[in-house]
Amino acid sequence: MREANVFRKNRAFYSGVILTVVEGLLSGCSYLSIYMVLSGLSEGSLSAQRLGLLTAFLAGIFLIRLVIYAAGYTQVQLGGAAVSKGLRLRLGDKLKQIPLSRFTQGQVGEYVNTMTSDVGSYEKILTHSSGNITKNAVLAAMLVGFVCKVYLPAGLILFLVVAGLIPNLWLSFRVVAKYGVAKHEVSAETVSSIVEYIDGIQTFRAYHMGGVQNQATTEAMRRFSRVCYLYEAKGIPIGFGYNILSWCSVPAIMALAAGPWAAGTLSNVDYLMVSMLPILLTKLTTAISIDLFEWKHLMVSKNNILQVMAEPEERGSMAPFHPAEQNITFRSVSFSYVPGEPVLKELSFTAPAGKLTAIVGDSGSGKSTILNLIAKYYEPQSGEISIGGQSVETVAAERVLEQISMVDQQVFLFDDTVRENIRHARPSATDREVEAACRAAGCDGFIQKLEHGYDTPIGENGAFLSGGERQRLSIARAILKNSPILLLDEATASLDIENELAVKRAILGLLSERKTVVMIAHTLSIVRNADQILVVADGNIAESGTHEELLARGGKYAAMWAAEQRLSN
Ligand SMILES: Nc1ncnc2c1ncn2[C@@H]1O[C@H](COP(=O)(O)OP(=O)(O)OP(=O)(O)O)[C@@H](O)[C@H]1O
Repeated sequence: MREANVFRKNRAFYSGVILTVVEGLLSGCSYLSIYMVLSGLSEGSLSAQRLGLLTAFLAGIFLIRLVIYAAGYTQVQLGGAAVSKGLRLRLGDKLKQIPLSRFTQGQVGEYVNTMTSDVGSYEKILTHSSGNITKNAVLAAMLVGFVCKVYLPAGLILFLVVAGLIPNLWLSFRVVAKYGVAKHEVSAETVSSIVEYIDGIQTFRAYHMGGVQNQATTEAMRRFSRVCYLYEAKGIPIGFGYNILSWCSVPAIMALAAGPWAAGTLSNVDYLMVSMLPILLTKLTTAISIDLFEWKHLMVSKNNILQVMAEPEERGSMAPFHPAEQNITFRSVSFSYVPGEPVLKELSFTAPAGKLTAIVGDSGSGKSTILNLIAKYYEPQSGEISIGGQSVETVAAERVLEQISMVDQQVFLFDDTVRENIRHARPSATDREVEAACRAAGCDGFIQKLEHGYDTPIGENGAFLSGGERQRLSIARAILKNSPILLLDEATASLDIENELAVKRAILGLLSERKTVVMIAHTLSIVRNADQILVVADGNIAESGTHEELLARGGKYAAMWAAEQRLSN
């Protein structure tokens, strides 16, 4: 993605900067009129009428500046906010294209940091620093030019003060390069740690690991405060040193200009001006150096945004993908999340179209991984996955997912009403269709009992609902989406008996639709009637067949079945 596209400024922003510069120029005119008043007073040529005119001019300039300042400030704020909104939307789109395998705990912190803090910092450059730097630079140039005209040696000293900004900034930028980048990295770690802390707040509380006892979060914050301290401690002396040197220009010019003043070649007013204006210039250059220091730091944020934008995207064609048949085939598929730790090893099977294939196996044997690969959440390292005989390797994940409804253990619900949460599955669905899907999923009953029925907000990630209710809502979504392939992770183990039965009933309703279903079963009773049962062990298919065939075989499945029967009796 080209930088120009991502950071493109808008007209509001540019007009705001121009207005800020105009306001700066006008403030220079105020000093000019004061100079004229002082000259008139000193030469005795100032009439009451001229004084009135100059005062009116000063007041007029002040009012115009006020209006221009307000307009410029508003425009810059609006322009900057629009640019950062665009940036966040672009980043949001980009995140959708990044392979899921990139979303590790640490990386999530980086992304959160970029979407919030980096974009916020970049917005700050636009809304605060850019206008101020331009305005102060223009004012400083006017001021040096004016002093040069009045008394050239003083002007040259002021020119040196401005030139002193170069080594000052060079040193400051070195600090930013070293500590600013480190600050960003530690900040991302801190965000990750805080996200983890908030996500796991229940567990932390249960094990009394909150507050300072949470080592990881506390350590991350300690590192962050240390790097912030170093950043300021190394940066401040540079600015402070420059400040002292630039302030030295004031007595130096006073001493230098004293000679020509005593000789009568420099008027009283000119002496006053060349002695006072350096004070103003020093303030301007200090402001410029602080803003540029910030600017450079905020460029670190800009680089981080560009880095996210440059991340490799998922491969695959966005051309429509409508295989005639919906059978799913794995051919010698190998996959590992972590290099060198294979989860699936040359695994092969076919889930026939319109049939129910159940996957069973020990915890951690790779069942969910199989579903994740079908949905293209991850790409296999070798082998081929095909749907209807067509390899999905060259098809975009979005296109593959159009063919799939997925009900997995981690139900994600938006902070919205029940109705809108279901409708996400098919945005064009009518209210009636949403409600029909909920009836089929067995959740109509509890929804009707909510305060506003289908229009009840369910809180962040459905926090106001029970585990079983959340599961049934996700089944309703799958019913509404009505895709030809259904991937199902039966997760009833953690539910109470009533919810478990309700979810199982909803699942059986889904299965009756005779789609191509691949279902992970944690309880074997639910898959007795599956057309095919795959037993996954050690990254491969250890056994496959119908319930009866596998029992007759007397292998792993038969042992699992016997164990479950013992438990339920
Ligand atoms: N995102 C991940 N990063 C690294 N390793 C992972 C990741 N997800 C799963 N694993 C590992 O891959 C292996 C298979 O995990 P998977 O979730 O597929 O097992 P499963 O059979 O579905 O387990 P369960 O029945 O407990 O849900 C496990 O060893 C697990 O620790």
